[in-house]
Amino acid sequence: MPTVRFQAGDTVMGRWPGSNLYYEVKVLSFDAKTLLYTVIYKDGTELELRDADIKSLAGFKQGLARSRSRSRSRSPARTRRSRSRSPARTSRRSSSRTTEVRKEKLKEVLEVRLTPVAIPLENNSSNKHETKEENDAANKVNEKTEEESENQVGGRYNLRRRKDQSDGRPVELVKKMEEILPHAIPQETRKTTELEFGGRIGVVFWLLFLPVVVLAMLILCAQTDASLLNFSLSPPLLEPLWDWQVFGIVVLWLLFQAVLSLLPIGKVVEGMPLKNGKTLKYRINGFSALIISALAVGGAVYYEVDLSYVHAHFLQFYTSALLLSILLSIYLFIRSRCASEDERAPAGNTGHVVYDFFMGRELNPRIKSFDIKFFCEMRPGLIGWLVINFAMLLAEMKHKNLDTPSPAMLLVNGFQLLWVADGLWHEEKLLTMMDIVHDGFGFMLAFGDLAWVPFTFTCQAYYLVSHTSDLSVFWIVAIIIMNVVGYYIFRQANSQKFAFRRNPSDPALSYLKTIPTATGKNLIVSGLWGFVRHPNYLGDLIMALAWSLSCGFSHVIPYFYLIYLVVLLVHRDARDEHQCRKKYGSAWEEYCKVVRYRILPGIY
Ligand SMILES: NC(=O)C1=CN([C@@H]2O[C@H](COP(=O)(O)OP(=O)(O)OC[C@H]3O[C@@H](n4cnc5c(N)ncnc54)[C@H](OP(=O)(O)O)[C@@H]3O)[C@@H](O)[C@H]2O)C=CC1
Ligand SMILES: CC(C)=CCC[C@@H](C)[C@H]1CC=C2C3=C(CC[C@@]21C)[C@@]1(C)CC[C@H](O)C(C)(C)[C@@H]1CC3
Repeated sequence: MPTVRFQAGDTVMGRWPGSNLYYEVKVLSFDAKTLLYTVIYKDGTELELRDADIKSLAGFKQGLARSRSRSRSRSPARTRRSRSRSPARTSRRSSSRTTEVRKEKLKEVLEVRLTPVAIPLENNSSNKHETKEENDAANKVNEKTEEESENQVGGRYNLRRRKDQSDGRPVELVKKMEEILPHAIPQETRKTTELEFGGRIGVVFWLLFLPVVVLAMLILCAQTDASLLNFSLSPPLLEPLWDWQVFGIVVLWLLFQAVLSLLPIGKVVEGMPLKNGKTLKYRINGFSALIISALAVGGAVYYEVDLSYVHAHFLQFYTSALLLSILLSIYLFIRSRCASEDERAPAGNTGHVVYDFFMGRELNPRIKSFDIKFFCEMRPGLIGWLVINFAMLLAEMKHKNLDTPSPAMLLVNGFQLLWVADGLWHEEKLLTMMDIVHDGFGFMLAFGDLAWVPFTFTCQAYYLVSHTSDLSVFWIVAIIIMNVVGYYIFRQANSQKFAFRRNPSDPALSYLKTIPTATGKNLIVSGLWGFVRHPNYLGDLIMALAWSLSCGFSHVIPYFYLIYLVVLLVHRDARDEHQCRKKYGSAWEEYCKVVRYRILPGIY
């Protein structure tokens, strides 16, 4: 006769299937045949658990206290050893696992992420968890149960439907799963209801407004008096909007970059798991493409190709890029009709043609191994931006009869070269960003990558060709310091988060304080991520300010990029906060309480 340790109505701690996380649950019944307890979580999810996966509240507290005291006396070397043993803690990318193993892993991740909205572990609910020791203690609790969890195989747990539902699925669970891993839910259960960018009317506005804004900005920038009051569409400016030769150059540039991206140099890495559990492979050779492009441009200058041609035909370059981005978007929209459910982006499949055209229906459109979105995001526009900057530098010298470029032009070129080179050096990290993982590839990104980036991000260099910015040595030094500080914050924050997400137990990151979340992931609450909730955005904005300040205060045009970035990052932050609140629930609230400001300390 089995011992029944718990009675119906008892509140106990139940382990969440597939994880080492324990939540407060209520015992509903015990089945003497299967030896399973039916328990209910706070959000109403019912599960059947083994006796070994249930602890009494008192026993759990004692175990926690014991593991805390053990963790204090444990040597760091031992901690490191035991941490690295856990398969869940090894880097996903660094390991060379087979697809089967990866699928298993994904299944496991899904299970862990299906965590209900529950009061997290006791050590998680108090403010004390902000200390490293507490955090370590939580790790020890998890370590203690690792062997047990290794013994758990499928069939031990049984997800049962709630009695009041007829579709056979626990509603809360499906809802939660949708929020955490939207790709994991079959399409018919998930309809995109939240329209972004002002919905169907909004995207019509953006479709027309964005191309016109760039055109207006370029026209304004070319005028000697670039003040808004002086804006005029005089014939000489609008006359040459199209040039076939320029169009040919833009097409050649795209082909050149495409060839570089296909060169068998650089490592091949796997992207994030897709809806179907598979991963796509990406060749990472962006930095090499930058070097080869620089050599090609250097060679062209050496053979006396006049790069100031780019400045003289800047409007035509823009219209060519605009046309190509429109053609690309149409191609993407048409081909997405053949894309399977698995290959579609949630946000761009609403059924509204214009909205879906703008947002993008297909997630990772590919021609064989050539990933069009990844290519467009990182290559032609970004590297093109640097080439345009350099062409503007030469144009400035030519137009102003200078032997050397102005200090302002040098600063702008240098700063932006650093930013782009940094992005290409860390190209692999883009694979985890929402643009690649979540957003479809439609007009917004196609236009953004091919037209917006190269023709608005270059506004400072373009402006400086026909305007002067006299900078004192003091200003130059101050601006350089500002850019260095911004870059440090931007890089540190991004690298720290990336490294932490890849391997949370990395000893090099053990100084970080974290908040555990119900999904099994932790949130960093110290260092830069404890300063504001988006330190990487802050760093980016400080750099953007340094770039604008290099052009003085005479006109608003050099501040165009800064204004864009503020709008984009504030919107992106709101989008991200919304997602994180849904994903992490009370842990995110906790994080927001500890780290009060989003981007600008004391202000926002
Ligand atoms: N110049 C430009 O045009 C643009 C530049 N950028 C730059 O790109 C970079 C990346 O930006 P973006 O992808 O938007 O956002 P982030 O790199 O900031 O990623 C946000 C995600 O980070 C995770 N996260 C948030 N807080 C924490 C925390 N405390 N601890 C651990 N993880 C946390 C969450 O994901 P999870 O928990 O699921 O891992 C969250 O969804 C930024 O530097 C930005 O400035 C971005 C857009 C445009
Ligand atoms: C108005 C409009 C059409 C906006 C489109 C926005 C896109 C241009 C940007 C959205 C996020 C971007 C990022 C980069 C380039 C611009 C876009 C695509 C980025 C790849 C540049 C290189 C950086 O190092 C980065 C990787 C941080 C960055 C990521 C976001």
